[in-house]
Amino acid sequence: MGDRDDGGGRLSHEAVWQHVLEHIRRSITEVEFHTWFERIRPLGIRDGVLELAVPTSFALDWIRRHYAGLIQEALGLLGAQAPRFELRVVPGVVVQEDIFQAAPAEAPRPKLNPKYTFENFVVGPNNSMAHAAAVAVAESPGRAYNPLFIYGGVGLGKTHLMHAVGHSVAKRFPHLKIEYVSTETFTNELINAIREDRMTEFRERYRSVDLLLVDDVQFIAGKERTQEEFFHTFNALYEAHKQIILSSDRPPKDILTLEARLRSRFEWGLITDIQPPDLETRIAILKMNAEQRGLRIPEDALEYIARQVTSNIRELEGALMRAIAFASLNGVELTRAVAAKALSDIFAPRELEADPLEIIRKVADHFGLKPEELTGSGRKKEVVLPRQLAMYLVRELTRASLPEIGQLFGGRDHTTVLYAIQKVQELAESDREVQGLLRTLREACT
Ligand SMILES: Nc1ncnc2c1ncn2[C@@H]1O[C@H](COP(=O)(O)OP(=O)(O)OP(=O)(O)O)[C@@H](O)[C@H]1O
Repeated sequence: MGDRDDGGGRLSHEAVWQHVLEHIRRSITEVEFHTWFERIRPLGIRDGVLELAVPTSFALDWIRRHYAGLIQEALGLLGAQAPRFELRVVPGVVVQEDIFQAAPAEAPRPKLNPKYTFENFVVGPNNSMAHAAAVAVAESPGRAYNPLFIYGGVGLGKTHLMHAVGHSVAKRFPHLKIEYVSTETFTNELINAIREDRMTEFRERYRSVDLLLVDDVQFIAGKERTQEEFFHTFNALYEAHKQIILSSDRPPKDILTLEARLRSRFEWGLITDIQPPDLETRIAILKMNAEQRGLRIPEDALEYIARQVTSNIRELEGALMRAIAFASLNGVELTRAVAAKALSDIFAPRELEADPLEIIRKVADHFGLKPEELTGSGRKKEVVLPRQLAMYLVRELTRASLPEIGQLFGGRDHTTVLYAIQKVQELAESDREVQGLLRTLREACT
């Protein structure tokens, strides 16, 4: 990947830079970060050296003198052999929007994130209800379900779905007024409005919208004045048949110190949840992510990453970015082994704990065979595929080398093992039944 000049290469140096920025953001003050790092742009990676554009020679000098160690440290964390970077003055460098999307700004109003659309939302069994409800609301705001209350754990796509409704409504009904607000912002604005005697303006703002999206409404718990004000906003909108969507990390009944009248209103419409995604959905999310970045990453590498992060899609995407950055910086293709290396200091290599004999037993059990049949020399059709699957899983879930696997399977040659693994890989790419089979067996073996 490294310094290729195609879409993949271009985006992978951005992945490296994003990783560096995350590290730096944790290490310096917000003011420093904004002053010095917001306007740096990654240009590429050449021979393992990350090239960065800065806007002025003053910035170049300052960054070199004060932050070189920090940048190198971040690159080192990515496993760069000799962590190096170069600064170059490029006047008027343009900041990549997505790199700084998480940067805390001086409270500009949160806008809809352009990436959070229905098209970019992978639907799986964990979120299909919430997705369907969101689509219905987007098609006829104020009439399908009102309010729509979406709850679920951290990083599972609640905000994404809300914004998707916002985008869709904005496209279908351009005349409608849409407001997205976090409960925290709503509360802060309320406090300021009270302090500055601007309550009429505040009310007018929220009560004149057609679609109100309120994120993290659990934070309203215990805030009496905010609850009071929100109660009236809710009523005004609801009575005018305006759509309200609320997100929370828990259902209304579990939001303690929520006034009963507000809780019952939250329950008037539809309450729907988002659960953690299953493996297949996680892989699909990673695949979409990689495609959007113009990268082609082998399925088994994506699957490896998907198996490490099970309950937070934000972290799942972070793991993918880290793996992309690691591969790019070290000038290697992102294979499963490279992904494992990139993530090894974050995630304990869980799958390496499986016992090869246990895998053989589980696979044999699944097919109603004896373990000796899998390790034996029989070439009956009913045995061949299970044996190949077992070899594949031993390779994937343990540290065993090809010759060692050959030994386990009755002293076969390592090329036979390699053939079996490649065969399963091919089948898994084209045959959904084999994909399902592998998933089931994997679950059973780990
Ligand atoms: N089904 C999905 N398909 C594609 N991407 C998803 C999906 N679900 C979540 N994501 C992505 O995961 C990340 C986290 O999602 P989001 O911010 O919506 O989570 P959240 O539930 O609102 O989290 P929090 O509880 O922290 O507010 C985002 O980048 C989002 O695009």
